[in-house]
Amino acid sequence: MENKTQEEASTINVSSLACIDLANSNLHRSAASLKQACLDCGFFYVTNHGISEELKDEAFEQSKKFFALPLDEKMKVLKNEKHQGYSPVLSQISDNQIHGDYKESFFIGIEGSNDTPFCRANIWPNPDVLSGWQATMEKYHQEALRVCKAIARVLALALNVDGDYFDTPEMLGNPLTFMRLLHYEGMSDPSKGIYGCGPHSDFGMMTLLGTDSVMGLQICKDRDVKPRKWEYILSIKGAYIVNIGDLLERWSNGIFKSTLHRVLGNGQDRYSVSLLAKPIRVYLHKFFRHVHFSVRLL
Ligand SMILES: O=C(O)CCC(=O)C(=O)O
Ligand SMILES: [Fe+2]
Repeated sequence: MENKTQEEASTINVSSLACIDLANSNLHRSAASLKQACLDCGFFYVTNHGISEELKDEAFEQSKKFFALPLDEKMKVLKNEKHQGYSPVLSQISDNQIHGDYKESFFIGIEGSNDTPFCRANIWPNPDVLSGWQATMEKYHQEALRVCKAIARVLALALNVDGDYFDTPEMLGNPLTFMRLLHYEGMSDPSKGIYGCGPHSDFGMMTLLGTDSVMGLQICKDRDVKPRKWEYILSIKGAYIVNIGDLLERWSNGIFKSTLHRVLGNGQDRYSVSLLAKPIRVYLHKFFRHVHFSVRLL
């Protein structure tokens, strides 16, 4: 649990992040900005990603419709042992937290056979209750993954490896993905350990995050400085927020940052949709052989 300091109570700090334009033809300039963002905090915006506002709005509308259903209807799609499906408020708790998160979520994984770790048929709400829901989410998932792969091409250049390095089936060609619809509610109080989402870093390679305009997401650039200094990340219309996960931090020998972040509820409902992408297995040695040396020279 963290102590609320005077500073935290009275100041709203907003982080200014780099913005990577995915339509920029000067890939090397984009790679240089991305590299700087990854060295600094591992959070950045992407624009010109090709996901239409209509599709994003549709995914958010469908997500709101799901969370607005009566609890007994949502409990019909309660998460399975692979965590696909619905998780109610307070059911998720990060390390070192006393209370669960004041959020409910719906997790859509990658479709696959039951014997593949993490992969099995997804759970979907009843189409008679929410028509078109599955089709919207599948379309959004596909588009969000396409954007992650486009970012990975710039990331490869930032790491001094071939641009298509992450395209192979063992990297992001045939990835594991974790798409989560999130709904936050209530008022957080960090001094009491009450959060929309407790402090954590993401475990994957990268996370593509779409949020509504309600403030809530904060990052802490240096987890070792006490008291911790938190900065809000604002949502920008037309842009997605992207953050680097623990896997990439490990791969880069700690040089690229997987930064601690959390969500504070301010009493308003807040919705977001995230897609975390990672290779199915971790090819640490293979990666190190190519990348370790060039990253150390940064
Ligand atoms: O909803 C947000 O703004 C952040 C969500 C998040 O950090 C996560 O899903 O890992
Ligand atoms: Fe996260």
